[in-house]
Amino acid sequence: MNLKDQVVFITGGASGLGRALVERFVTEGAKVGVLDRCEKGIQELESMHPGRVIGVAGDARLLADNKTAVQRCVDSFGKINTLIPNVGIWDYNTPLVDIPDERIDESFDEIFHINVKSGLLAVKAALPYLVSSRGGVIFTISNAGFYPNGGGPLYTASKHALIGVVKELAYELAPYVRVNGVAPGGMATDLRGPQSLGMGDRSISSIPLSELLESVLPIGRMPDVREYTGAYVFFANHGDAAPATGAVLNYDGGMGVRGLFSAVGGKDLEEKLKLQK
Ligand SMILES: NC(=O)c1ccc[n+]([C@@H]2O[C@H](COP(=O)([O-])OP(=O)(O)OC[C@H]3O[C@@H](n4cnc5c(N)ncnc54)[C@H](O)[C@@H]3O)[C@@H](O)[C@H]2O)c1
Repeated sequence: MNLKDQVVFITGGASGLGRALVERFVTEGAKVGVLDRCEKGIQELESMHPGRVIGVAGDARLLADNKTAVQRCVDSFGKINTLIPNVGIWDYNTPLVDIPDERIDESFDEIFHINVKSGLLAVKAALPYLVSSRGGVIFTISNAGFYPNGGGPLYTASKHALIGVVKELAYELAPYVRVNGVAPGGMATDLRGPQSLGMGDRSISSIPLSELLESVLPIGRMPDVREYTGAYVFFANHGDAAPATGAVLNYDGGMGVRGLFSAVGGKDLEEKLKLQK
């Protein structure tokens, strides 16, 4: 229980990574506020963790909804130590050439609104409380914040933009608030696509992601969503992570260290070291 007496506020906490983060922070002893557009998910979380999780069903794209949810969290738990802007949608790797002319404005705006602007709005809403608590912000980024082909140009640009947001806010909010990011890789969640490209009901769970990642990741498998949560606990722990601000942790199974000819360089290590039984 590293985070006893801490309060964490998470956007997109009703599903996928956000939901795993809610569960993990509760296990770590924290109290958790959530903003998510899924009312059913919010109700489930509140009834599973009475007095430990409270939420507001609302749209992370609106400053007013961010403010309402932040206020509910502070009214219930008295403060916010860590903010995690986590909502996001994916573009299903749609290349520029395949985005119809009449959809490009709308799809760019939709992805940037949800993936980038909502993060700024969450910080704006929580800022007085974060400064008061000398707290921190942890953005959910993606391998697409560093490398191509984890999305199309809209998603990749939005996640690169978030890295800029981390750096700028780490500067602007210093010395009171630390601002960092975690860049997870692929995981089996319910990640949706843009409505403007007709992908609002498409879920990443419809893709055989686990099989696809097995051969391309140096760690040799797709991590379970819960395995990503430890990085957030690290950054939220103001004792252990006190020097960290403006940092983004690559937490993607090793995408940046894949070899040219095979993803994994050490397959025969046990044999060479005579470690096999
Ligand atoms: N799934 C992956 O492979 C993967 C990989 C790298 C990064 N990510 C990032 O992880 C984050 C979480 O995504 P996930 O994979 O857990 O997806 P998810 O769809 O399972 O969870 C996202 C949550 O955000 C909520 N949400 C979306 N738009 C919202 C809005 N406008 N207002 C309020 N709530 C909204 C959804 O209701 C949902 O509960 C995203 O930022 C995503 O880009 C995902």
